Amino acid sequence: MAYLLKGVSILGAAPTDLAIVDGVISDKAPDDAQVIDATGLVALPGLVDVHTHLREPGREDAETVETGSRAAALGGYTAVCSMANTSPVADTAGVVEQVWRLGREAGLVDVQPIGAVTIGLAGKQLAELGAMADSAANVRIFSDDGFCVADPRLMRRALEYVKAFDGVIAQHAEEPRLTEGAQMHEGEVSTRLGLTGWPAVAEEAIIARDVLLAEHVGSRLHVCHVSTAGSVEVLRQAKARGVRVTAEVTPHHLLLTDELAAGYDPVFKVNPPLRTRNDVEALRQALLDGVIDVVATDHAPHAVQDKECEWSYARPGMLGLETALPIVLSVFGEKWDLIADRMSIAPARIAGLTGHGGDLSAGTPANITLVDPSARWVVDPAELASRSRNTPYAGMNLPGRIVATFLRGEATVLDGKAVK
Ligand SMILES: NC(=O)N[C@@H](CC(=O)O)C(=O)O
Ligand SMILES: [Zn+2]
Ligand SMILES: [Zn+2]
Repeated sequence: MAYLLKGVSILGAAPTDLAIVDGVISDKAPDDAQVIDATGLVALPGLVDVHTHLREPGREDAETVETGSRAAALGGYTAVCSMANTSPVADTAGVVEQVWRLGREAGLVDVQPIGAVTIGLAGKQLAELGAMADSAANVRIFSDDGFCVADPRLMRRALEYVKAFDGVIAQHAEEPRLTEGAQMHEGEVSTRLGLTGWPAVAEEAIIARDVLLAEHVGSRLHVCHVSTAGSVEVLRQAKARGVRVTAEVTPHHLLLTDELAAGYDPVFKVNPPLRTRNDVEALRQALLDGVIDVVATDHAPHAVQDKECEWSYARPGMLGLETALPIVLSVFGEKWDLIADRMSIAPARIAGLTGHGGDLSAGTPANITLVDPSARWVVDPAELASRSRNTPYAGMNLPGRIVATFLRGEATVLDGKAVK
């Protein structure tokens, strides 16, 4: 199927026509192309998420590769990197290939598996990184996300190992000895509520250590879900010294604060925890400056029984795929070049996903997101495509509707609805 997007604004530029033919962007559409009136709509390179939890294998009651892929497509994504904390853990070539195949079968986004750094995420022995890299899944990002690779010697070995194939270690920066029993950000609010705190320094200390390790061995480090002003300063200094480090921030850390814990609604429980207004401001500035490279969702679906319970028993994590672009739009406004870079171009580069994060010029793969920036919508958890309901944005009125998403020229979303 060929498409002609009539009157579309590419990254906010003056309206033009954009044709999609045989999976690539073209100057000219054939006569039988399906015409889409794109007046007032903005085309972006398909969004890329370097941090998604799809829960399959093991917790298909919370999300599957297919339901998560559909949520991603509806959120404007054409590629997602799936985290390794499944059951079994994605720590072998067999498991990463299984996830990769399920993604291909669903056919809604490119699912790029992330491999575990250590066997069973236990932090004791390196997993078979080379075999995962050589597998059909072609793994390049490795992470024990959910847990920190706390042992500095193991972290050093992992960084050294992936250097051979230009891999990257994505660290969940949390010094476990400083967060034992932690329930929320350590600060005024935690003191008032009587909940055990997760101090900012638990994140900052690991990032400081890891940038030094990455510098020492000359390897690539990626820092997951940066959440504090202090972390931004550590990253700023490391980047100024030329350390090969990249970093992500989540939409929720760009918008929400620890005050939300006051209602004890576990939908706001997440790791790292929601921080203070000062941290939120520093994260926004860091994304603008480029000290933080990308927005990543950390889409973390959880079943009802794991979320709708007492705060201290609830699992940390919140949905993100279907609301990420609207949240970023509401925080930064229509800064399309910034949005395209931080949500598509830079994430595709970090993940090594050639074919994504393009410039929408003729001849490039037609991975495209079509957004209506003027349409507003109210988040209704029941209407989300994710199998889980744990969105922190329920009832919020957000700008920006994803009208269509194209994966290599095939529509995965049309008229705001998933095609399959
Ligand atoms: N972010 C979270 O609070 N939870 C994530 C794990 C993680 O990203 O650390 C999950 O898998 O549920
Ligand atoms: Zn994490
Ligand atoms: Zn995560």
